[in-house]
Amino acid sequence: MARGPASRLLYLYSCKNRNLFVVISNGLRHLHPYFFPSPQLPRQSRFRSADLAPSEAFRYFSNFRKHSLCTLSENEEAKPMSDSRPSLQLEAKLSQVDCEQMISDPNNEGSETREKDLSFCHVVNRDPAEIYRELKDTMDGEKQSRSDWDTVTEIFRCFSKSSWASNQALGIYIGASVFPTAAHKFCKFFLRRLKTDLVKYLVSLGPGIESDKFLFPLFVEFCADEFQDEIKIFRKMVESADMTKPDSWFPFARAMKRKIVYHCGPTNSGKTYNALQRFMEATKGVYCSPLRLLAMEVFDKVNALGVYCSLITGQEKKEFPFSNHVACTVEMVSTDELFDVAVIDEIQMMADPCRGYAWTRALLGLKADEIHLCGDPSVLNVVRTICSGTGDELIEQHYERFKPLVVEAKTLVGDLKNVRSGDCIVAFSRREIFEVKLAIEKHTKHRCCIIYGALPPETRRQQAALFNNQENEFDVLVASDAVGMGLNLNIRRIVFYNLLKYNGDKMIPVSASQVKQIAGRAGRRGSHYPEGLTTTLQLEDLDYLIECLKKPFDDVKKVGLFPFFEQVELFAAQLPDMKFSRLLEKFVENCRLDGSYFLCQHLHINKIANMLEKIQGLSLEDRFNFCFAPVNIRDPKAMYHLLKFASSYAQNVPVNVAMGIPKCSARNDSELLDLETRHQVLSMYLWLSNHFEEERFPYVKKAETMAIDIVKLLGESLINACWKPESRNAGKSKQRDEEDVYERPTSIIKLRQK
Ligand SMILES: Nc1ncnc2c1ncn2[C@@H]1O[C@H](COP(=O)(O)OP(=O)(O)OP(=O)(O)O)[C@@H](O)[C@H]1O
Ligand SMILES: [Mg+2]
Repeated sequence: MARGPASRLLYLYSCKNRNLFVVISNGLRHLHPYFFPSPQLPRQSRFRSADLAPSEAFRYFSNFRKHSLCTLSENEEAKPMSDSRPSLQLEAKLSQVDCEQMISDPNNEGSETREKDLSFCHVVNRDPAEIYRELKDTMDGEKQSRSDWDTVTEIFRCFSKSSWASNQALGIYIGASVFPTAAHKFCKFFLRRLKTDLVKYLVSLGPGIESDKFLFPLFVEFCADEFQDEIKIFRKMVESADMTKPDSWFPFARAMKRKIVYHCGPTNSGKTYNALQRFMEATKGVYCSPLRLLAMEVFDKVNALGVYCSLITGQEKKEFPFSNHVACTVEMVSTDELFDVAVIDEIQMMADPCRGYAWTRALLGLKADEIHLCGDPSVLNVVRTICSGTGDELIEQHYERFKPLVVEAKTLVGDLKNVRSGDCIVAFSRREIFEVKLAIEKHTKHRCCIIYGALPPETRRQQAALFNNQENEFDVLVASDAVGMGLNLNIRRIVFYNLLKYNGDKMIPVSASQVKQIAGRAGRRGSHYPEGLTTTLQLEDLDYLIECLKKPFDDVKKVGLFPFFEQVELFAAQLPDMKFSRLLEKFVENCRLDGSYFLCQHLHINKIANMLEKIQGLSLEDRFNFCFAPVNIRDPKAMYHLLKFASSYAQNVPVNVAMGIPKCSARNDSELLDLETRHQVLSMYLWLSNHFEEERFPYVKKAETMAIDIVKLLGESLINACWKPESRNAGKSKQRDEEDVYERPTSIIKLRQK
């Protein structure tokens, strides 16, 4: 192969059964290894995915160096090889070019440098393993001039701070925490045994990446000698945090020939309806819901149609006698049972930063002949990739909205008096929801129902039923984004009170996909208003609304994963003395993922793990399970109850609810907040009773009765609510501060208050 000026000298071979190369290049006048991943690997797994250490690479190099050079031009693409040996084809290619000739290539270098090259030629071409052995056998270093000594020490200072070297070191299982020590010892080792030719060569390169690349193979040899134990430990740790190839976690599902049907389309296009038809026809079926609420809806609907169906959520198990069908929340679906038909609703939630792993697990692990996925097109490409990996057959069914959604251009011109019957006003904080309800009921003849995420699903359903019923005065709904999924509502028009949302840190615009999902709730087929309308309260928000509705769906590249307990347990075995909360952080630092996956956020889990750290007597599995309990981590009262539950559990005493119930409905907002918290605590108790041995939670019946009573009180409270809202954290939290800062000066509420 002819070499042009831009050609590089490369050694190629594949890593053991991996889609990776190690490329050794001396195009830069010295030899250095680096990993060259195939394009589908994620950036962060570049170095970690290599299972061939540079030291091994150099051993290959030594074996092949006499006859195994080949050249690739800059733009020639390297192709992955699956064989663990250098391919025959490659070996044939590798026989043509001579090393010396390449180094002294006149096209590559100017004549001045060429002279320098020649003086250090023997260093450049030496096997690093050989150099290292020689250094190791040296007792005393050769004397160097002051300036050379200074330059070399500076070179080593740079090497020990080099992020490139630290990254590459991960490839030989020298972790980031060991690298500084290893680099420091390597420096001491080298400086005690200085060889003039090596020093001269290093000085000619100067401090920086060129020297780092020359030194790195020597460092590899040094570490292989001096840090064997550390390498072994880190290697085991990295291997036990391996989350690549998640499809291989479900061998039974892999052995099946599954048919996946993707019902793909916007909201209100009949996706779930069609999937449920197949579910009901099946002999044995499972429906996986994103919310308890939706699981309850399907449970009621399917049973009403004469198909016996059970309900399983984190909090409740309603076994319907002789039923072969089950409606469950996606987290609760069994990957052990066999089904004819499974439905996974809102499949785009695979990309949800917190809960995405539950959808991924369901898709990869469900043992069903036919799996129906319902969702928007955002994860279609990822699902295609996953199915081609698992070998499942994928059928795509595309849907259009039954009736187009119409944007009302005139908006409510900033005045809630323009609200009409059948409107749903969407606001993104609890405080605004109550403000809007208060203003509408004070200044118009309409009465408002309320729906937001912190309300129990039963209360949300009650409020939805109240709003849907045409026979009463409750003809306006005020809701948070919780309205975007699950409920069948008679909404004529969605009015966005604003299009900003607090993200836990600051106010940010609501995402286009969320705007679409919420706006799409207007005009459901079969409702009183089959034609949907949407608009904003403020004229200035209208452009953003239109922009969001016009935007095509995102093309999601990655979906969520989270380790099972067994994986965390395996990892914990490598770090036996580490606290659980720290262990999770370590797992996250060291886990490897394939290109189509990300690790779901674990802030919630960390916070609970930290809180439970001081409780003695909990096993690793107990801690892991407690961390998934449904608790609002920003609510100190709810967190306190979780701590109490865990303490009783650890002390082996029956876990008690230890909570009373108010006698009457809430008379102000803090009493309403209190009811919400009490219900969340009961819900947590029920969840724990389903996830631990039942006999340890003997007050399930009591908790259920109390939860029903609270739902009743909440329902009454919401109907009568006519107070100014308060914050759950009484004005102390950051969120509260942010919400206080945020004002809508043109809103009817503020104007009238003035
Ligand atoms: N073929 C049909 N016959 C009768 N009703 C239908 C039919 N298809 C859909 N519907 C009704 O239309 C409404 C919307 O359908 P569906 O819930 O399946 O939409 P979707 O695409 O899943 O929407 P979303 O994304 O909001 O979940 C439902 O009330 C459903 O019962
Ligand atoms: Mg649906």
